[in-house]
Amino acid sequence: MGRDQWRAALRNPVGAAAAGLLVLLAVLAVVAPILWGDAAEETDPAALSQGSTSEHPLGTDALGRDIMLRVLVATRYSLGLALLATAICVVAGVLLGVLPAVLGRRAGRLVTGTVNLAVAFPGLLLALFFAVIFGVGARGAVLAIGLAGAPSFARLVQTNVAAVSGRDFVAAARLAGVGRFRLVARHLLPNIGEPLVVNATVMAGSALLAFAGLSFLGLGVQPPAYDWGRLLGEGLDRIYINPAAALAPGVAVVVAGLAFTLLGESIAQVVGVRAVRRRRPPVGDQAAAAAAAGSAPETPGDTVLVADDLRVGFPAPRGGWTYPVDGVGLTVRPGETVGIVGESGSGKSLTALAVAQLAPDTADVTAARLEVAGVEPRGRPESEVRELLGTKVAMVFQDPMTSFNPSMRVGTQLAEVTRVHEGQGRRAALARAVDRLRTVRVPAPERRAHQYPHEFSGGMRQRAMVAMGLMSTPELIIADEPTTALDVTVQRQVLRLLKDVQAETGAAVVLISHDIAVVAQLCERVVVMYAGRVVEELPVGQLGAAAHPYTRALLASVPDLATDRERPLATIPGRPPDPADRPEGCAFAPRCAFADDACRVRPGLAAVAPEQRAACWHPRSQPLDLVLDVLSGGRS
Ligand SMILES: Nc1ncnc2c1ncn2[C@@H]1O[C@H](COP(=O)(O)OP(=O)(O)OP(=O)(O)O)[C@@H](O)[C@H]1O
Repeated sequence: MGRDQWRAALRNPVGAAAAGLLVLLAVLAVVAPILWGDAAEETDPAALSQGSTSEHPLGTDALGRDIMLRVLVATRYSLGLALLATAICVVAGVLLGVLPAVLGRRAGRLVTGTVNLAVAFPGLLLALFFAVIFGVGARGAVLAIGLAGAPSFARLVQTNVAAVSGRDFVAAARLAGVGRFRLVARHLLPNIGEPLVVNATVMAGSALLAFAGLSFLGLGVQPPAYDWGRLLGEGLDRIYINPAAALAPGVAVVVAGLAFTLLGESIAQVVGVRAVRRRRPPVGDQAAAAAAAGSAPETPGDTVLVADDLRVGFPAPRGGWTYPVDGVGLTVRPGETVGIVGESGSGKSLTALAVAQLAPDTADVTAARLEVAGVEPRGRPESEVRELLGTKVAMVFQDPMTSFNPSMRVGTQLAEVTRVHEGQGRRAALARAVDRLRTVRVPAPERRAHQYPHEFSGGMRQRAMVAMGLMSTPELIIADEPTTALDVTVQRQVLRLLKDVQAETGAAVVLISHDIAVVAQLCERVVVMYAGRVVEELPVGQLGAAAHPYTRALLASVPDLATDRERPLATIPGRPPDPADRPEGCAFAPRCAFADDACRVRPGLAAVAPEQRAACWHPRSQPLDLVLDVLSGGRS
């Protein structure tokens, strides 16, 4: 939590009152045993079991000891034990919570299942079970309460880790080859700290109450030691004679418990605002259909990427599998810039993630052939793939805000790549980070390297993302919608930068975009995807001779200076099919003006012109009336 958030939590009247109370209790916990420890132990045979008097405002117990002093002195023991139990709960919960992220898939599921089972078990019964196992007394009670709370804390950690794991900066760190333990310590835990702090605070309040309960039942603190729960139990025996003897420790438990809980709630309110802003969405059966349609062409040996019949499937909610990427073939030669275009949901990002070995854990990725930067990743352990691909493939994600770890300085994040892969020292790695920031024309790179991602503008963050890719010497840069979140001017700058970087390093670039005009600005070749398949591929210069009706419709929907402003923009009627509900044959047929019975059979990619292939039974041959100015707008 940042200082501003603490301040905001304390500005809230409830938060301020709770914090004030906790400070008071902390002071009492320190000074009360010193000032009144001995006096609270003094027995007075002349004043046994007295009610309220001027000398003993809350009366005395059966041995004539002053109840008020005992309640004050018990603050230290009561709070100390509750905080100790909370610490045990948090440590055990965090360990159990991050284990699934560190262990393999099966062991991880076992841990998750065990935690879920323990969460379903009533907490009080679990505490009593542990109390019996660890024995009656303060130590047993601390362990019992701490361990009984651990499963729900672990569940919270697991949920938050799962949410953060899906974010781009974790994918970027994984791509950079960051090991599992480092990933957890540097990238996952710091980003789930806020809900953990909130819940630990609330947990402290609950632990205090649980402790009072166990001591009250005689399972907690044993005489001669005493805490509020024990005093409450003793006072309750004489509640009709001296109600204050039971009320005072009871009020102390409630007030302290409330103070912890309300402070936790106030922090949650402040933190919640950010949590909502940061949230991002996720999603998908069908069996293997024809394969040949998307296969990569016979490739010359000199390639940086070859994917043949690449499929990415997810278990479908109604059983079976859905394949959002269904037999894609893709070949990229060294130094080439290839654009992948298609409407949202056509499987562009999943194709890129599968190629970079970053597909979600739940995905089933298969291919007849897959080679990335000379590495055949299939059948190798993940750590080996990371090691091999870490420096050869760079990924520039769509949203530069989520692609950076918000709790790490930009320079440190960039430096991590070379520290992990080349074992460089901190200084040398940071110096390279500054150098790469300069390369991507981030102004004042020395100062900027020490800033956090939120201190960068959107365009600058995207440049820094490109710089991260350049920390090593990548052979392939995959840029997934790198300019979508940017305004047109900055968009152009980033595209130009990618082009410059490509010219300098000779890396091949795969640019993913839903905007065919953006692709035309940067790329030499365009691959058009529709409903998880490649429907056409052609050189940018031949876009005017696009053969597939879908490619032509995409081109027609690009506005240009000659577009009549009085008329609505051209759109493609209908919607792309759901991957789970893809029609037999040509998936575009329901939206195509040229569809006929032939289209009930799935067309394979076939050559329609030199270097141009289209998956269509009725390829168009008439040249398009394109204002290629727009398409070549940025190419100069
Ligand atoms: N983790 C997942 N589980 C199930 N289905 C998924 C998952 N990720 C993506 N999909 C599905 O895969 C399909 C293709 O998604 P993908 O993100 O590759 O599309 P895209 O073409 O990149 O679209 P956009 O331009 O909107 O990012 C979508 O229908 C999506 O619902």
